[in-house]
Amino acid sequence: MPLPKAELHLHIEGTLEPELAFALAARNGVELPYADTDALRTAYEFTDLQSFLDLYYGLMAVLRTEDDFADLADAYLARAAAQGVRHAEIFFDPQAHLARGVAMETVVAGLGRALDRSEAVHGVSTQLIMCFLRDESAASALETLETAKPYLAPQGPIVGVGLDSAEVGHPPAKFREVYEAAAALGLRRVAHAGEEGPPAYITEALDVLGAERIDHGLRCVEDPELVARLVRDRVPLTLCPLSNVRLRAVDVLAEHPLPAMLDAGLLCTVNSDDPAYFGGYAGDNFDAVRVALGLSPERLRELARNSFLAAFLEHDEDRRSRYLAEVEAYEFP
Ligand code: HPA
Ligand SMILES: [Zn+2]
Repeated sequence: MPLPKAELHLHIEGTLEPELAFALAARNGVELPYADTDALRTAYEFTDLQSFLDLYYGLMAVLRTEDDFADLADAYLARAAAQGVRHAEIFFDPQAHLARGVAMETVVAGLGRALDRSEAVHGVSTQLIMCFLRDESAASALETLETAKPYLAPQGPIVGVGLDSAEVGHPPAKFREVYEAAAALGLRRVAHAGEEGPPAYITEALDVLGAERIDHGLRCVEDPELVARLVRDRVPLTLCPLSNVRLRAVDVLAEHPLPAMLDAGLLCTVNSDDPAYFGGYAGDNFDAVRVALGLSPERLRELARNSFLAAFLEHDEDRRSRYLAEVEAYEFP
């Protein structure tokens, strides 16, 4: 039995496995510029975030109908459950679909269908977080929030907003207004920061956007004052170790700063980001850091505990307590 954990940094579009991409392409009459799944996999030679994003946005062309989004989410939830994920807070990129003529209703209804039955079918509780593309305009983000209004919690599945895509040159402050509007609507706030961008972007995400968790946040280690603040305020970081290797944020996994970050007292979590592209789901990321960094069972338990402490479960503290009890009771093989 795998260690129970929450997944807090997962882009649903990044769970599109080559086999499903080809199946959906056939179903929708979409031509892919790859001969087969092997040819597609060999294209996964990323040199940085942008080279990944180019392929990732291109492959989304196969996602067209409500069924496509339901099948995508269902496949992810099955894989996540098999790796011990008990709770998932799932990102999606509405602008990437709206720009292709796919309606918000199609995306959210499809994802929502899979999420609604996830607990019964997979034993995984879920929430949805809508990310704004930071290389698009602030006006576009505001328009997207407006379009999403019928789908926001409590009547809909969207509980929060996030910020993703090309980081450098798009500092968080660009999105001050839309984050203020999101807060006024009662939405939770997270933001990618400090993946490729400088530590100052992390500070700005906290100060200007009111981010409650930082996605990645890896480069905080370059700023001791920022680390002290993140420790003091218990700001969760959603780290994605296999992603960091594939996008060259770190050279090799054995040099990942995760152990030092835990030693410093940071509230680190381990997540998969875009598992179909980066070589593994949540449990694979845990296994990879255990092997490469020699993490002890108690360190792994700390990471699992952190994932539930950092989850947006304030509306259901009984559930959080049950999950935390599962972590404490877990017996490592
Ligand atoms: O790791 C990421 N960083 C920024 N944007 C993204 N969109 C999907 N994955 C990522
Ligand atoms: Zn991400």
